[in-house]
Amino acid sequence: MENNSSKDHRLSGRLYFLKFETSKINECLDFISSKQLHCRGAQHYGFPDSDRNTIKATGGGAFKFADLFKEKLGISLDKVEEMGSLVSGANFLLKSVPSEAFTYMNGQRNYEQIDHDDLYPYLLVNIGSGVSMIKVDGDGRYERVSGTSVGGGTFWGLGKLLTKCKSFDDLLEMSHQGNNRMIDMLVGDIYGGMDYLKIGLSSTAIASSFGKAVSENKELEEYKPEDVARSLLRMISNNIGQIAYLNALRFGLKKIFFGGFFICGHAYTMDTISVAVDFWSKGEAKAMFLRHEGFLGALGAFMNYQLVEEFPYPSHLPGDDHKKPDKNLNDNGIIECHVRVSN
Ligand SMILES: Nc1ncnc2c1ncn2[C@@H]1O[C@H](COP(=O)(O)OP(=O)(O)OP(=O)(O)O)[C@@H](O)[C@H]1O
Ligand SMILES: CC(C)(CO)[C@@H](O)C(=O)NCCC(=O)O
Repeated sequence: MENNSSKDHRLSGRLYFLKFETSKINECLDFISSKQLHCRGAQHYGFPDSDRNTIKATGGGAFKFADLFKEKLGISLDKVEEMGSLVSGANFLLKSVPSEAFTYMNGQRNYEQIDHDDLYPYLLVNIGSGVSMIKVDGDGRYERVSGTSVGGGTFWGLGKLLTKCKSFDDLLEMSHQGNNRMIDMLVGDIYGGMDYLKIGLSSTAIASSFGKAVSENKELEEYKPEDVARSLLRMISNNIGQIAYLNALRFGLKKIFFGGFFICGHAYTMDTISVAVDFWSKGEAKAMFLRHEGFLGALGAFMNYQLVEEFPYPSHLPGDDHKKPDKNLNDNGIIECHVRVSN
């Protein structure tokens, strides 16, 4: 965080977010080292000596890479619990960052005005490698109510094996070009082109993901990788949307916020999740997405410093038309921020 603060540890500046794949951890360490990021912050603001060589970190990486950080950069990772960090990060974004949450339907983002008095309870669905579903009742009040191992890692892992793609972005791009009907079995394939309206299924609904591969007697190479990628993305997004909705129903939650890097602003992923929630809830619940979806844990760990106040910009800006993000925010993940830190 850049600083233009006075002595009482009032920090103003920008939060910048960067991501590195786990396999590129050394690139991450080199980056921190080249920018001397580990030498800023606590050192300058009169923090106790014990805090000077410590940074907050969360998730599995805070455990897995603790020794590496110590060895390469000489800093200790102060581990902040993962679910609590996700919740603090989400609460911060929802309460303090204007135009953070949006619904996605028919290719369009509609930014939501979040009413602070009516935020809780909500379901937070974090789609990383695996998926955690957390019922949030307030600041620091939450329970992880469900999860599924069929998540972003499943999409990336199966996609890599089935399409031989080299990067996650290639896989996503492929899914964008593909047609899932080439490999998914639709209701119409089973019912001779007819809808099955008595149970609410149109002929174009997926009856069985990847089901066509059973009867077609084709080898994997005979399917277009784009179509495989599309079916895979739809299968996983649909499944997560459905489990999320069932958990929302279980606890009577009307709002479901989706975060985690799996989404990474990808239109088709958000569309599929939105349609799944809409379909299963018969329009009762809505899927909402977050502009800083992949950084909830990091933000929450940052909040774990003794921040006594945070107020990026007023949430209710006059003239905000709820369709566009606020002009003070740009889409590369920077948040303008003022915080007061106590030590
Ligand atoms: N450029 C990318 N490279 C690799 N994966 C990406 C990329 N962009 C998005 N993803 C998706 O993000 C997922 C990882 O998300 P994230 O970093 O939020 O989770 P994680 O912290 O590794 O997992 P967990 O929350 O289960 O601990 C990958 O499995 C993949 O589906
Ligand atoms: C194990 C974690 C919490 C690590 O972030 C995540 O990958 C996850 O929620 N996986 C799903 C595990 C399950 O609930 O089946």
